[in-house]
Amino acid sequence: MGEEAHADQVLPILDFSEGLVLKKQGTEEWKAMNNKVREACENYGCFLLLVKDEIPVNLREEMVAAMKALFDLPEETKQKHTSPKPYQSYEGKSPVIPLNESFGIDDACELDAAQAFTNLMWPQGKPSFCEAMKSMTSKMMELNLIILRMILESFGLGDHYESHAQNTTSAFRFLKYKAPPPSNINNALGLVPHTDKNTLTILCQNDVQGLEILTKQGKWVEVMVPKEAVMVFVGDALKAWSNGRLHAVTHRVMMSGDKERYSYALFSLPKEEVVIEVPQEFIDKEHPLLYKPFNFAEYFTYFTSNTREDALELYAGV
Ligand SMILES: O=C(O)CCC(=O)C(=O)O
Ligand SMILES: [Fe+2]
Repeated sequence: MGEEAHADQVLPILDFSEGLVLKKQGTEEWKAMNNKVREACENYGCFLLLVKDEIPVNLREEMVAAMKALFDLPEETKQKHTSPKPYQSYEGKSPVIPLNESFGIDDACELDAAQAFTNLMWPQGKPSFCEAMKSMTSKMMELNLIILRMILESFGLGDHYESHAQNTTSAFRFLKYKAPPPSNINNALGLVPHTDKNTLTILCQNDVQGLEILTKQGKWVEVMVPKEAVMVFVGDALKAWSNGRLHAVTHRVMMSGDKERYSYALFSLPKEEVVIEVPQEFIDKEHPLLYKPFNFAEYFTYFTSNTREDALELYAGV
């Protein structure tokens, strides 16, 4: 593996077990956890989170079974899922990442989003898929907002939470990665290196590993995601709002072995009209302003037109 290493030695694994997060807000235990979450986001831009109480294992299993049925649909059915917005259609067979197929779904937590998507894919109905998607997206969104609240409280900016939450919408993505061909059985590119552009991402996967992160020291490391854990990523929108205090980590997927990887992600992001502006509390002598106020939707359009990895600095850097 040369320069690469396993990230499980370095990446924090946090545990919200026994309903810590839901039941103990405001306690010393809750405050200590907030600090751990913030520190992980500052130092790594991501962390592993054990969620056996928040997202039951049987729901995760149902979700993967539902996704297998989705990706097994005929190509012409999958291609019915289209959108003028980038990353919101069915995509597959890209020459750059031929192992990858994905579906993006806008406003995934709206009441009828799961129903509308299910109806498009299975006009005759598929209640098991619809139910799994509905409960999973709402649990992932709830978790996403809890983590946002924890980060804000840890910075002493808890009073910003309500307006953040009101200004937040979501997108969802289903991803499948085929096993690499025998000619390229080790380390075939599954997903290109990128930072997430949104606020916070919660990523779940089946038991096929492949996720890698680029550390601040410039080393690619594999992340071994435990069965009951999800990955949490800071995106560009939150990095910018925090005046660069939080890190948005570059990550990619590399496929090896003979099994298919399934993953799904819930992205929280600012609503279309929202302008991201660094709060005064983040600006001082040691932390001069790094980002001009910018509209998130315009930034996203800018990124999709050039896909440069330094898009945030180019677009909004002071
Ligand atoms: O499939 C994965 O594990 C990574 C997905 C991802 O990084 C993304 O969709 O932004
Ligand atoms: Fe990502």
